[in-house]
Amino acid sequence: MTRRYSIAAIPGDGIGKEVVPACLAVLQAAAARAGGFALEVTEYPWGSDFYRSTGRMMPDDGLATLRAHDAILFGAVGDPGLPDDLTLWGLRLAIAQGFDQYANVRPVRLFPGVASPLAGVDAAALDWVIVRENSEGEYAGHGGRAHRGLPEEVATETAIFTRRGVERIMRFAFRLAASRPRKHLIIVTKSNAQRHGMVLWDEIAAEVARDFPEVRTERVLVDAMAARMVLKPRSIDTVVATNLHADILSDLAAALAGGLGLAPTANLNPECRAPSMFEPIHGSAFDIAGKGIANPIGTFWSGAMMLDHLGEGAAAALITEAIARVTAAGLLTPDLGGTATTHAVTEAVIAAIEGRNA
Ligand SMILES: NC(=O)c1ccc[n+]([C@@H]2O[C@H](COP(=O)([O-])OP(=O)(O)OC[C@H]3O[C@@H](n4cnc5c(N)ncnc54)[C@H](O)[C@@H]3O)[C@@H](O)[C@H]2O)c1
Ligand SMILES: O=C(O)C[C@@H](O)C(=O)O
Ligand SMILES: [K+]
Ligand SMILES: [Mn+2]
Repeated sequence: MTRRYSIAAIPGDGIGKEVVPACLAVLQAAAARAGGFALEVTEYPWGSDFYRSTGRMMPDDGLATLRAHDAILFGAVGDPGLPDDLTLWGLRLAIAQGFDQYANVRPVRLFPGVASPLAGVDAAALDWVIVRENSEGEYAGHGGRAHRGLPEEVATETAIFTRRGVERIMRFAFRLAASRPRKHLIIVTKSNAQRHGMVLWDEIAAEVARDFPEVRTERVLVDAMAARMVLKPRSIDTVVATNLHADILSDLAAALAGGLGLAPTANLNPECRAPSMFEPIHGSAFDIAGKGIANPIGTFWSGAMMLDHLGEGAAAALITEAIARVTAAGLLTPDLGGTATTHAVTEAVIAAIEGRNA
C-alpha cells in the first residue's frame, strides 16, 4: 500500500518563492523514483504579500491549518518594505515556537565541486552538525521598550533559559552526537561573561553528559568557537549552542562550506506532537530575488531532511546523492562561482534522481 504524506508548502517571500517550487519538483521526482509513497502537497501563500492584503503574515487559524499536515516545507520570510521583526515573528517564529520545534538541526558538509574559502579543506574536514536551541534563549521575545523617542528611552531583550528547555536540547544533542561515528560534542556557551543563563547551560550539560559516557565533550566559548571553525575545522563534529549563538555560527559554517545557498535546516518537534518544519537556513535574499539565480540546493537538502524525518530515508538519499553529482559536474549557481540558473540546477538534480545522467 502506498504511504501518503500530507505536506504544507510555505514559499514565503523573495527567493523562497523560487526555491520552494523547485524543491517540490525534486521531492516528487524522488518519490516517483523511490516508490512506495506519495506526497500530497498543499501550498499556502502566506508571508509579506499576504500581510499587505490581510494585515497578517498568516491567518489567525494558521497553526490549526498546519497541524493537519505531516510536515512543513518552508522558504523564507523578509521583505524590504516591512520590518524584519514583524515578518520573522509573524511567520517563521510563529510556527517554530507555536509548534515547539525546539531542536533546530543544521548539518554542514562540503559537496564535491564546491570550494571552501578555507585553503586545503576537503569533505572529510567539514562534516558537522550544529544543534540550535530553537524555542527560548535570546529568542524568547522577553523584553520591551519604554519612553519611546525620549532621551530616557530604554529597551530590554532578556534571554530566557529554563531547566526544561536546556535539558531537552542537551539530551537531543547528546543523542545525535552518540549516533555519529566520532561521538564528539562541543557545548558552546559564553559562561565567562553571561554568568546566569550560560552557567545553567554548562551545569545541565555536565548533568546530561553522565547519561552519555560514550560521548566525548568539550566546552568552548562562542568567540573561540568562531575562530576554531576557521582554524581547526577537522576538530569539530557535533555542536550544541543557544538560539542566537547557533544562528550566527551556522551562517559561518555555511559560508565555510561554500555559501548560504547550500545549507539546510530542520526545525524539529522531536516527540512529534506537532509537525516539524524544513527550510534552507538563508533568508529571502532581496538582492537576488526575482532573478532566477537563487541556489536551490539548501532547500533540496532540507527536503531530503524532511523525507528522512518521515521515514523515507532511501528517497532522501536519492536527493543528497543527486545534489553531489550535480555539484561535482560543476553545474553551479552564481553564488558558487558558476553561471547556472535555479531552473538548470533543478532540472539537473531531477535528471540525476531519475538516473538519466548517470
Ligand atoms: N528563516 C528565514 O526565513 C530567514 C533567514 C534569514 C534571514 N531572513 C530574512 O531575510 C531577509 C534578508 O536577510 P539577510 O540578507 O540577512 O540574509 P539572506 O540569507 O537573505 O541573504 C544574505 C546573502 O546571502 C545570499 N544568499 C542567501 N541565500 C542564497 C541562495 N539560496 N542563493 C544565492 N545566494 C543566496 C543573498 O543573496 C545575500 O547576499 C531579512 O528580512 C531577514 O530577516 C529570514
Ligand atoms: O534567526 C532566525 O530565526 C532567522 C534566520 O536567521 C534563521 O536562521 O532562520
Ligand atoms: K529560511
Ligand atoms: Mn540565521
